Amino acid sequence: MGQKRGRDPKAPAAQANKRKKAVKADTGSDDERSVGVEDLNWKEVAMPDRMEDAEGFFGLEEIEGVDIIKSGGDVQFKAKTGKPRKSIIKPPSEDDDGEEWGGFSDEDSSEKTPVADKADAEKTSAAPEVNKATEDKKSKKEIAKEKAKEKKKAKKDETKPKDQKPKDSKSTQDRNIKSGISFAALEEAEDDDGVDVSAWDALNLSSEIYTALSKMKFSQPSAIQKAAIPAVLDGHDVVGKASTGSGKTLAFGIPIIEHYLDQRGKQGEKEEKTKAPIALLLSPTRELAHQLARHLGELIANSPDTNARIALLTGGLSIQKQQRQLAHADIVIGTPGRVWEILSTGTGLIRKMQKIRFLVVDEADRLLSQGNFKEVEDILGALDKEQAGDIDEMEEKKEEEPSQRQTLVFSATFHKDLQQKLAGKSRWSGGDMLDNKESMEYLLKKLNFREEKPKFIDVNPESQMASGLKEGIVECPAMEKDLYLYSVLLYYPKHRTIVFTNSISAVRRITQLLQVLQLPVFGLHSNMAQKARLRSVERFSSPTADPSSILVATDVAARGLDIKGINCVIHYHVPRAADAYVHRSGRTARAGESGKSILICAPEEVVGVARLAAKIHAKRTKGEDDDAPSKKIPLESLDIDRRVVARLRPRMTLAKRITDSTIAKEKVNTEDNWLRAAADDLGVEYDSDEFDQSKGKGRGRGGGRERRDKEASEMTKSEMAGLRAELKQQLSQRINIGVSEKYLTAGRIDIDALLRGEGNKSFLGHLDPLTF
Ligand SMILES: Nc1ncnc2c1ncn2[C@@H]1O[C@H](COP(=O)(O)OP(=O)(O)OP(=O)(O)O)[C@@H](O)[C@H]1O
Repeated sequence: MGQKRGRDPKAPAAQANKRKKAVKADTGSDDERSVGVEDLNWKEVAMPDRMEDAEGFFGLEEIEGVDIIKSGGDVQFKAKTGKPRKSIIKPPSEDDDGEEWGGFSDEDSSEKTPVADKADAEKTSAAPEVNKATEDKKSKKEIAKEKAKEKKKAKKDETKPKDQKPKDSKSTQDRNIKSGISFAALEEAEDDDGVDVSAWDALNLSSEIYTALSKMKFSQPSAIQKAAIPAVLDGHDVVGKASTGSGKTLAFGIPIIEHYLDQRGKQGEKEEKTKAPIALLLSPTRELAHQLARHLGELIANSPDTNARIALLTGGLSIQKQQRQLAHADIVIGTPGRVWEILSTGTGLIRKMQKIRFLVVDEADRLLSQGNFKEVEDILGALDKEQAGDIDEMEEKKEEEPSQRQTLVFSATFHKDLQQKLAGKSRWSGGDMLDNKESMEYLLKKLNFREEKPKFIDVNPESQMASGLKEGIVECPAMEKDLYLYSVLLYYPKHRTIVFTNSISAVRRITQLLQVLQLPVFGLHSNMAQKARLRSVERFSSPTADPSSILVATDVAARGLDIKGINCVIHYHVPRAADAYVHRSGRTARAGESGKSILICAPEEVVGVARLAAKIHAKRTKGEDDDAPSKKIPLESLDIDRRVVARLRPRMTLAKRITDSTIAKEKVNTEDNWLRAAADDLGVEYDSDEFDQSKGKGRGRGGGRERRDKEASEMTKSEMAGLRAELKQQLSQRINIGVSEKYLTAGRIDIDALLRGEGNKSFLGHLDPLTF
């Protein structure tokens, strides 16, 4: 019989002890000897692709052909009679953790990082010749050591990779496309040529990094990279503030890899057991942690002979696997909850982590302000515990070097929750954002910087918005936002667009509505299972996706998501805080590209929007001698042609009726199932008509909506089919905005162009494009 085990994150140490005990007590012949749970060759259980919420089951493993032996409190395992012992035990190779470096997904090896792939590929090819591989490794380490020594001297004279033909650039690229779980898949397949990276000269980086930058086609550093990299390399604590999509990840990532390269020789001599990670990177969300790992993984994969290993510690994935990753990691990336869960249960892990050279707090304002804060505090407290550790620890510490930890804090914004935490201790600035001084005061209080005064680098103090971003506003009646959203989407065909809403139910409804209108749309919100979330982003960002793809999302997608080729961000709901507007808009116009951010606004929302815009653009709109922000909204007003709105209304009415009915039916079914189950529990008969009648007696708020829902849910199949047929017929025609036979015959329009399908194919006739 096959055996399954769930992974109990809370008892790894106990399991390990049990295992030791079990193995020790064993004295039978080789094939009879029993083994502990950790020695079994567990196989991961594949999850069904369409399982809606499988998070609790990720990491479930099974094994076949074993008998269970219980002895007192201990559980041991033996191969079934007639089977050799080796059929159930883990292969003995020291490298058997190769599968652990799958990194980004527990169950799909195709989702590995470039780092993982690189390491795995090397392991696979080296497996039959372990000794030779070790020798090779040694010689590589020696070479690396020599390189490290000569590096500083030789840097300037080295041939820059601009002239190199990177050997494996194409294959690395291909691997990335295959292995990227989502947005990385958007990378285009490129040719083998690297780019000229001489613009990075002043940063005095190692040749490995230059090669990687060349392969990644990063011809010059961004402003934050130019300013922050030297400061970090010089050993400073750094607080970095730069607009969205400006390359903050590599601003701290490059110095970390530089340090790894520098230390590689020394680390190589150390036993794996005593090896400690060099950096801990904290991120507020799982998606961002995965993205950080991918981004740094890409840098490592493109750096010759660089095998820095990343452990990714996030929720939703196997904790034991992450614990094992951590044992060999050079760089640890994670969300605070899971990082703390692992550190606080593992033996000696905190002591190991105290040796890190870099602590990175990414998206600092969010990380230090939301639900993560307690765990962040715990982690920071544990890292700083070394001065007040127990006596044994203190003895050991005496022989070790003093802490060299640099703290690096990055974000595009510092928002009002930080302000609230400072309440009473600092001047109220009257806005959602903190000014630099207030941010620094807060960070100094919360983080134990090495230096008294960390370097505050704000590369674009005049604006937090990307320079290539255009901001616009569409005013419309509150009840017609759907119609105006649809109009804007049709105005911009072949634009990859994210539509942000303030609620999960709005994401669900708008996604369905746009689907009914036959647009290529995907939804993303936090009630979706992690796997479904990643699938949505993957489909939206895939290079083979429709270029007009739309992602409808809550603010779960507002921060950090780096999806190439997003042309437009639409705020269906006005964001609740200024920082959300900055981060949402920052999903477009990244890395020097251009993009549009459009607010769809009801008249009653305009005042709030004006306030929001004034906060964000305060510095830009202030007059030289004027302290008050300008009243003018720095957003361009976009005029949607009334004819367009009028012609789209019929199809929108049909689409809404279909969507409302579908949603109402789903709701009724869910309610019905719930009531039936409750009636079953109570042992009473459930009569839905009786229940509906008693419900109808109630008066007051919600009654109208309930009645509408009920009516919508009662639409018959044939009525629904009729609506769908009518809509289909309408969608099959272009929206005619003024072409009549008279014009056609009078030669007032270019029939050839029309027949060639030039211009916006949704419309028939001339349409003035929106002003930006
Ligand atoms: N020097 C560079 N040249 C060109 N592209 C770069 C460079 N550095 C980074 N990039 C690219 O720019 C994009 C944005 O980088 P990154 O995600 O680090 O931005 P960010 O500043 O952290 O943004 P956010 O604040 O939204 O998280 C990435 O796709 C990255 O690969």
